[in-house]
Amino acid sequence: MLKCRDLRKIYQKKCVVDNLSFSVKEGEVFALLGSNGAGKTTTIKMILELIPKDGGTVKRAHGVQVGYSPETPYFHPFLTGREVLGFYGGLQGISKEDLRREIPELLKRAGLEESNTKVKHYSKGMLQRLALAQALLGDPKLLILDEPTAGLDAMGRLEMMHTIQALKKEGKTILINSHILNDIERVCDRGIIMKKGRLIYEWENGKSGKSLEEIFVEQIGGIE
Ligand SMILES: Nc1ncnc2c1ncn2[C@@H]1O[C@H](COP(=O)(O)OP(=O)(O)OP(=O)(O)O)[C@@H](O)[C@H]1O
Repeated sequence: MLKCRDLRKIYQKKCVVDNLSFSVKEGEVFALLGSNGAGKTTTIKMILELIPKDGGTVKRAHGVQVGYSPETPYFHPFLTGREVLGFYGGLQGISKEDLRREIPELLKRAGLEESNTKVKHYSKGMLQRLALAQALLGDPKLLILDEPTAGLDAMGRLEMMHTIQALKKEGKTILINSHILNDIERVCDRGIIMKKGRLIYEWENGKSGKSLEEIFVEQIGGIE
């Protein structure tokens, strides 16, 4: 579904993503792991072509659309969730007719269907759920979720994890970047641990007898 080969990014002469290669198979939930500054968000931005690469290739399966939920979602504060989805759907070129069908479904899935509240009054949980709904516009096969549980309380995180599990069951392929190893272990099939831009460990859920946290600490050498 997604193949990254020898990805490289240099910022101010510093190599922040260094010859990074990994593949995500169809139907998988795949994790990008690593300490702060390891290069995860930069990798995601290169996959999405939001920033230029300094080397390497990104290949997506033919015709596959991508939905993206950013690390810190920002929407126009004076719009309601419904209006935000209408705006982004329009930017994507989705027809008005399709949006009339899609938006209520997405709002329902995000638990925001009753809400005429403007985004400026949204809680963090509501914002993250709206960001996911936005990523699902147009029913993309591949989802890239950058820290989808950032700032959420325990219930919010649980709900987000259930949603991700449901999306996997529906056949979505999901690339997820998160620091919350328990969450990752709950929903992800495989992943990679990055350190200083490099791949240092390929993780497969349940393969070794160790928890992801144990593996992470072993590999990273404690939280940096
Ligand atoms: N626009 C930029 N200009 C210069 N340096 C940058 C830029 N964006 C990121 N970096 C640097 O690149 C490195 C990797 O950053 P990145 O945001 O990809 O890490 P991350 O693994 O996503 O971290 P976090 O978990 O904290 O979000 C860091 O050292 C960061 O300071």
